[in-house]
Amino acid sequence: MPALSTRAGSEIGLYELLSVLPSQLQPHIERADDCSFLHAMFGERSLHSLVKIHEKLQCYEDRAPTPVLDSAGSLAQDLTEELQGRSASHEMRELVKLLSKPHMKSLLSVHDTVARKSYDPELPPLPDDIDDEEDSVKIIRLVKNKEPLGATIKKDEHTGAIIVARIMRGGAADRSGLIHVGDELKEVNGIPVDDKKPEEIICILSQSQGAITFKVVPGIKEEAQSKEPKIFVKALFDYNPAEDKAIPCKEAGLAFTKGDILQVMSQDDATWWQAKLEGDGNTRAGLIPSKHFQERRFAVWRPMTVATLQRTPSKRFYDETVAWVEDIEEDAEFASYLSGLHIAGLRRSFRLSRRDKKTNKSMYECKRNDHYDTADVPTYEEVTAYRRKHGDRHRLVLLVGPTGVGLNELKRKLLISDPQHFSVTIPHTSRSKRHQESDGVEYHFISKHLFEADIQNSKFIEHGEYKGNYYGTSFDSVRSVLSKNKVCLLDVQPHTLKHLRTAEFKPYVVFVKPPSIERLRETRKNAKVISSKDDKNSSKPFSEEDFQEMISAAQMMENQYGHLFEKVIVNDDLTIAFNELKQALRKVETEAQWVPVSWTHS
Ligand SMILES: Nc1ncnc2c1ncn2[C@@H]1O[C@H](COP(=O)(O)OP(=O)(O)OP(=O)(O)O)[C@@H](O)[C@H]1O
Repeated sequence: MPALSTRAGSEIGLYELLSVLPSQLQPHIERADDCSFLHAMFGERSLHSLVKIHEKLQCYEDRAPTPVLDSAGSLAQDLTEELQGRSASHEMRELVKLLSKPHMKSLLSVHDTVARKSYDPELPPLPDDIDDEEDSVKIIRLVKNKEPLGATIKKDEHTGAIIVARIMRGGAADRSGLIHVGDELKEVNGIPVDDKKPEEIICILSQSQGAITFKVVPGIKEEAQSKEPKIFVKALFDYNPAEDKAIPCKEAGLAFTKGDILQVMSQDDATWWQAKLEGDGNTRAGLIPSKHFQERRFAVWRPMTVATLQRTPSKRFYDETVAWVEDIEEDAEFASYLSGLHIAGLRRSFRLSRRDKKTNKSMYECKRNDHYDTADVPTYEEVTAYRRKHGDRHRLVLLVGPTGVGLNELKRKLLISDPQHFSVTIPHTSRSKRHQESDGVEYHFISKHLFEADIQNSKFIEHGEYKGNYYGTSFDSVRSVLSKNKVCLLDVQPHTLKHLRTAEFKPYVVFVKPPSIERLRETRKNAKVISSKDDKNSSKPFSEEDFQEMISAAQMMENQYGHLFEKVIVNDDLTIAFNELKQALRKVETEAQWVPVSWTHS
């Protein structure tokens, strides 16, 4: 077989191109089936003959010959008749024989058609007595390969007719443009389907290969040719159609996991949308439960889930019994790493210890309705691609994770790595200023009265009380960091996320997760955790109970707030976790991200 490159210098004919195509395409074809299909198609004799004719005709293209006459066929006929009556020479007899050959007659007929430029087929005239009531029937021929047709059918409950229920966007049926929702299926490959159940028809279809002929009565309402919609949603739950009893056709379903971006192709059906996975090469849409339908299902499932969670022992202490811990010792330790940098926002004050259930009781305020809101049913969130423009404020970086997992450590490493770029907030307190402290450096010192007024006015993201004094992180302290064109790092309790997920802050939420308990034991051998047990907030080595609580609290957070996390980092090896975080934050600044649509509306 000639290779394309061996004919350098001369023009490569279409015919030769055809013969080398299969071998040239081979490296790009994965499936053996596709490969043999291409070989068969390009090797087809009639195709080669056509190409040969095409090549020959091309020689005449430049000369643009015009037909001498457009009735060569009848001229040949007349000539034959005239010559037949005579006692003719050998040459004449040969000419008569030649002109009588069917191939010659066909050739001359084609010549005349081309010369007359009358290419449209002649249709028989419409009969005068057409019954307006009679259904017009369409015969459709589709060539089916291994790909499913991308259509579902149902039996009309009243008429018993088999109706096309849905056409999957981008599927074979959709691409053909010939079958529409509402069409009534009469026959498949000559087999009448009126008396068949949809499952039986599906069986006939799945067993058919190659050309399939459908006889359909077009639906009254032609499906509106809508343009491909550009609605993108972020999936806030995992979905597996194989496990969904409600889906009308499991094979047509699209599986996805929490955080996947889906392009919704059709919302015509109130219960089952059609969607594609963004970035996936597949052009065919699959069925996914609609937002409304999924919300209704979650509403039924939720009470059971919550009941299960509440039986989990550590749940009682999660979010509720949290304590304010002000750790001077730790501040001093951080200061030695960060000389010249004021790092009040780094103190453990906002990472609220949940270890000592006796002493933690009264310390931290969080409104009951700030807990996981059972009305917020995580299904889909409409998103759009957002890229931070030069000069725009940075996205707020929120770190979430169970106590002791290493949020501070990661925050501290980021600050050290680039103190000009990263920063933390300065908290407020109502306690009196110590002599070595300055207002607006370690804390913003305000009166108890003002603090209470600010609480009333919802100025705080989080606030708590410790030894009769208030402490809190205000929204304005975040604004202050962002206005300096710095990346603000903030670790928060996950229930505050919903107050921070605004167009103003466009938060990027990183969940820091503990590794397995075995790895915690290994990696945290020399680590210290703050204990509020004796009310002195001293550091102590991690206990087995600390590890277990860390893991179960992480699990709880992921279950309840996982849909809000944009990045999950397992803090196993600290250096690896830090590099992963740094890389993720770099991407946030330089690459487009999917964010809720509402964040980009001005
Ligand atoms: N990957 C790691 N390997 C070993 N030690 C770690 C790792 N990550 C954090 N640590 C250590 O674990 C201890 C607790 O970390 P850190 O204070 O950062 O946790 P935290 O999430 O801020 O906890 P809290 O909310 O209780 O303040 C520290 O001594 C820290 O150095």
